[in-house]
This record gives sequence, structure tokens and C-alpha cells, in this order.
Amino acid sequence: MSTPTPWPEARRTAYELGLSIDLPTVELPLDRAVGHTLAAAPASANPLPAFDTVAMDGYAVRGEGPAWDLLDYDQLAGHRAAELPDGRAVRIATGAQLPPKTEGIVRLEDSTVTEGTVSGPHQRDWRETGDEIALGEELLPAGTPVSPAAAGFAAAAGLDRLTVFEKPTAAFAVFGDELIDRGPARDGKIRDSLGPMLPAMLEGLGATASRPVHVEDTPEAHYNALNGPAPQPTILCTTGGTMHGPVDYLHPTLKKLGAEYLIDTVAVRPGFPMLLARTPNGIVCGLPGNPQSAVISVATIVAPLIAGLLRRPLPELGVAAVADDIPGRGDCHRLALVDDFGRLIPHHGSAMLRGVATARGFAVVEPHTNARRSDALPLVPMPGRTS
Ligand SMILES: Nc1nc2c(c(=O)[nH]1)N[C@H]1C(S)=C(S)[C@@H](COP(=O)(O)OP(=O)(O)OC[C@H]3O[C@@H](n4cnc5c(N)ncnc54)[C@H](O)[C@@H]3O)O[C@H]1N2
Ligand code: MOO
Repeated sequence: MSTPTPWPEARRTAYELGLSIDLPTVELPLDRAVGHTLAAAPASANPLPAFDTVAMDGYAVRGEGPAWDLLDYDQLAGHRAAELPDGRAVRIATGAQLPPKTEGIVRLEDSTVTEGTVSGPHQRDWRETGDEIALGEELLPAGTPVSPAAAGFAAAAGLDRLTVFEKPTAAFAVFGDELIDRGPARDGKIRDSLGPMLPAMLEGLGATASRPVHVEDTPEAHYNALNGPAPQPTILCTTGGTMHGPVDYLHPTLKKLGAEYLIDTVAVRPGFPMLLARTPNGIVCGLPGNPQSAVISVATIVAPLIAGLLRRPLPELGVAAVADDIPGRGDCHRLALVDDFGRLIPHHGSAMLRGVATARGFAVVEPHTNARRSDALPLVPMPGRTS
């Protein structure tokens, strides 16, 4: 039996494995770059604001007041601004280029217009060139996920394309002859609950996931699944068969393939039997069959692995002020399901998904400790939860 890896070390090991692999990069138009991760820091192609920009509808004025003669044209947004002569005012719109030599702006609501002159209090109601970002300045560092807002920011800064990492690809081999993929449980068989769940979780973490493939409980089928045809995915997640039961062929297959184990069991409950290995065909994340243990394994090794591949930071743990006492699990870290209010969720057995379905995440109880109500514990966010 192998020595269980401490839970924090398992996260780091998976992250470092990701960092050690260089994903290809690609330049994508902004809309298609959303959901990817920046592989290079983009530089602005125009400052922001691109020019001194009027911030309020009203009148641009120059010279001593209290009244200024109005010019007979309007300075609207989208046009190059003409210099404002001394003693004159021009009607301006929000977003217009500020007429050079403007000394102040009289807001529409503060203005009085009589016989071709305007009067009223004036102020610096404009945004200065480069106030938000200078020309050529770095917009965002490499490793930043391209959110819809990041794509909008890049557009504002004059960019058409972004250099991003190609998404790591993930495939799933679901082990277990007891599993069916339609209808209610029958004749000792149960529904596969991981197949419909894991691809969306990994997509949420930044991968491209393919449809799970059911693999028979035979050594040959396991070998073919792990030695499968090209092109190989970056990450192959297997589910079930991580222990040493009568039809658990994962370990023998990995040995046959000459796999290098980076993790072989983790000192965490649930989730103990997870593994991380490299074979000549790629990375294997072995997720335990108990569904909640599989989710914890995604959070423990798959999420940090994907973050490392994409050069994102190691996923940060949040904080949960827990509302209940939570007993620890001896030598192991305990990952305890909590709701949005820090309450321990019932149905937290490793075979159960009832609590996982709505949980905010897992509160982390250190080995050899018990958490007390109102303790602030680290929180592992629920993979795939978007709100
Ligand atoms: N003698 C021991 N037995 C077990 C131990 C142990 O330490 N000694 N550990 C238990 C723990 S902890 C876990 S977790 C499981 C892990 O087992 P495997 O990864 O080998 O998974 P299986 O045996 O294939 O399945 C376990 C359980 O989960 C159900 N399952 C599997 N896949 C799915 C799926 N896709 N959808 C829904 N349910 C699934 C399966 O039917 C079993 O009930 O081992 C314990 N045993
Ligand atoms: O460690 Mo198991 O994964 O408790 O169910």
C-alpha cells in the first residue's frame, strides 16, 4: 500500500504537473477567446480614453465668463474636435472629443442660453487621455481567464484578437458494469451519475470535455481505454476502480502501461483513493467511484492541474464561517459539505450527491482537529457551481 499524500500537497503536486506542460497557444477573435486563458499579456493599441473625452452633455467654454458666445455648430461624439477660440462656447455631447483649449464645461442642467450666449458654472467634466490605460500598457497578465468583460476591455483598448492557450482536452472512462445510463435503477444496477456531471465540471474549470465512455470491467477493456487511439486527450479521467476490489483493474492497467504515479491515495475523507499518474499516453486522474469522493477529487487534483496547464494561479480557497460543529476525520483532512450559510449539509456520505447538488463547497477540517461552530475554515468551492 502506498503512503497517502497530504491533501494540501496533493493540490500542489497536481498544480505543478500542470505547470510543467506547455499547451499550444492560438490567436482568437475576441468573442471566441472568451472562456480561454491569456497565454501572453496583451498591450493596448490605443490609450483609454483614446482622447480627452467629454463626460457630460453641455457646453465647452474658453476664457473669462460669465457668458460665452456660442459657436454655430455642435461638437458631437465621433468627430475630430476643432480648437475652441477664446471667449467662445460650443455645444458638446457626452463622448465627444474635447475641443482643444477648452477650459471648462457648463453642464446642460446648469446652463442658461440667451441670445446666442451661454452662461453658468463650469468644471472639468472630461476624462483625460490615458487616464485608464496608456498606449502600449499591459491590459491583463498572462494566465488571466478571458471573461466577457475582459473581451470588452480588450476591444476598448483597440484589440481584435487575443493570444490564448488552447484548452486542455479531457476525456472520461467510466468503469463499472453495475452502471446504466438511462431510466431507474433495476436488477442490482444503478444509474451512472458521474457521466452527466463531470464533463460540465471540467468545462467550468477551463477544459474541453468529450462525452464519457463506458468501459467494461475486464482487464482488456481497461487496457484499451488507457492505451486508447490517438489523438490522446491532455487529461484522461477515470471513474471507479481505484481500490483493489475483485474487478478494480485500474492499478494493474497503469502498471502494465509503465505509469509513473504522482499521487496514489490522498489523506482526505471523502476522496481517499484518488490517484494522479502519467502514462506514455498522457495524464490519468483516477477518481474514486463514490460520487461525492469523485467530486472532491476533481476539486483536489483536476482543478489545480487545469489551473497549472493554463498558467492560472493555484485555485484559492475561500473562507466559510461554519454554523455547526464539524468533527474531523483523524489522520485525514475532512472536506465537509456546507451550504451558503456555512451550515453542515445532511446527506454528506461519500456515496451521496443530494447535498453536493446544492452545496456552496467543502469546508476543510485539518487532521486531528474538530471544527467548532463559528470557526472560519478554508472553503473549497464546488466545481462547476456558477452562482
Ligand atoms: N476494503 C475496502 N473497500 C473500500 C475502501 C477501503 O478502504 N477498503 N474504500 C472505500 C472508499 S473510501 C471508496 S471512495 C471506494 C472507492 O472505490 P473505487 O474507486 O474502486 O470505486 P468502485 O468500487 O468502482 O465504486 C465505488 C462505489 O461507487 C459506485 N459508483 C462507481 N461509479 C459510479 C458512477 N459513475 N455513478 C454512480 N455510482 C458509481 C459504485 O457502484 C460503488 O457503490 O471504495 C470503498 N471500498
Ligand atoms: O474516501 Mo472514500 O472516498 O471516503 O468514500
